[in-house]
Amino acid sequence: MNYIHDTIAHLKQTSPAQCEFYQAVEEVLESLEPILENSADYQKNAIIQRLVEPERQIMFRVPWVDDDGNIHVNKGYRIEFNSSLGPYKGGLRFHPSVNASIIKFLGFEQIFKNALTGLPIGGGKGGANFDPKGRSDSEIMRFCQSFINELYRHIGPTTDVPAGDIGVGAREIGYMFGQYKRLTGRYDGAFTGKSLLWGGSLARKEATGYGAVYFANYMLQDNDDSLKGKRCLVSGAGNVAIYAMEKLYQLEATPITCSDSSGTLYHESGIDVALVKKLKEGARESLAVYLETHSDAKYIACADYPSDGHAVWRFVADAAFPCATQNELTEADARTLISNGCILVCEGANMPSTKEAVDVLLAAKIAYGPGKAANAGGVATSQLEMAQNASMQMWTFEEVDTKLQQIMKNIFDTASNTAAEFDQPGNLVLGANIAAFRRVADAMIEQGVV
Ligand SMILES: NC(=O)C1=CN([C@@H]2O[C@H](COP(=O)(O)OP(=O)(O)OC[C@H]3O[C@@H](n4cnc5c(N)ncnc54)[C@H](O)[C@@H]3O)[C@@H](O)[C@H]2O)C=CC1
Ligand SMILES: O=C(O)CCC(=O)C(=O)O
Repeated sequence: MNYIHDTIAHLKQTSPAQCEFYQAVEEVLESLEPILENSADYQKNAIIQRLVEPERQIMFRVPWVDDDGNIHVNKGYRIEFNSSLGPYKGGLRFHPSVNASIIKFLGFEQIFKNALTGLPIGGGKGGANFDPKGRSDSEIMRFCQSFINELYRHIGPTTDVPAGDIGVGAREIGYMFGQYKRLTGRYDGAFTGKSLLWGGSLARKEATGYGAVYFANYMLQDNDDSLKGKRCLVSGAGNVAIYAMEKLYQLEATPITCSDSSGTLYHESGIDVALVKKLKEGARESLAVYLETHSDAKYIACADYPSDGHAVWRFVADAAFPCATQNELTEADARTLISNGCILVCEGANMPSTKEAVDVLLAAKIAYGPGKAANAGGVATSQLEMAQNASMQMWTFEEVDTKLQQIMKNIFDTASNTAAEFDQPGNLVLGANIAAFRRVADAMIEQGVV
């Protein structure tokens, strides 16, 4: 275990104050113990030391003008973490909490997630500490254009292909692509998550949420069970949460909660997903407005959350789908879920469970699908979008969805078989980390010290 301590100590010295990044690295390194112990090759090639240092970190100024003529300056980032398996691939996050630590943890996770898909994509991530909340369409457009005024020179269909994440959806991708096209004179697949009118893929919008629910069902089927009839807790009310809830209904399960940054919605008879979609994808309103249509639902404002966790996880249910943000499910939440009889936690978000929560879930031996495996359907479908762009084709929704289901099944089987190979059956954290690491590390060795 010395290498974990040494690596984290080195990171603390060379990349100070990046606690989310250390958390992501530590989780992966802990899983790798059984494989690193027996491989002189990985040690001789300094794979860990090379893996934790991004190939390139781009940080830049994003100046923009608001509707009243005031000038603002934000920080922009793109971390090109690892290209051993293909062009850097990963989303852009616009949220006031964005900093180097957040983007590095996301980029690091993306390396392994992308490896698990079995597709030729490397890992990267980017974003800005910009708060889109309350901004007009014109302000969003000017911000996106300014962001691309710098980023355009670093991206392209065979180098680095950004997509959406928190605060970045089809509207923002449209404005960024428009500016990329204007600056480069190229009409190519430098972004995914594009509009269906001009190069997007059917089922990309749905893919992360649908994929996480497929993954959950594969976990349950492995125990001769399924999602049918299960009551489910979902957090978030954005892209991932909405399509996770939609797929849960299609598989005859019932989502009874969702949440946004102001509070948690609980609807005993089941969340009205069409209404949430209308509120969030259309008018961009608070979930509190839901009560105007459904007076039997409850809305718990953030100020009334338990001090040691999140309101969502305190409701009694069979399964939990964290789909909002990192570290949103605490140790206390994990304990509550288990004592309330929850048998499955499947992560739509990236690193939504704290390290202590993960330890509780693994110790309880419930079905636990870590984010880098369970939410890989989004980036996998982005790669399908790249394949369609490169071949100038557009596949049907059914074709893309069938491929997505197959990819999620392969990821589940790979993680599950690898966990069994290392004598920890059911531990998908260990299985996913080792399987992904082997693919990336072996590619790095074959490509030499670069
Ligand atoms: N969009 C995608 O294809 C993928 C997204 N993810 C992850 O899924 C999660 C959700 O992303 P999206 O649904 O795309 O974003 P989104 O912007 O569409 O929705 C995010 C949701 O989470 C809530 N949220 C965000 N930050 C919060 C905070 N600090 N506290 C409480 N609530 C907060 C927002 O209110 C919103 O309801 C993120 O962790 C993201 O990294 C993972 C894989 C792919
Ligand atoms: O579709 C993509 O390229 C990015 C998806 C993403 O950001 C993620 O998997 O966290």
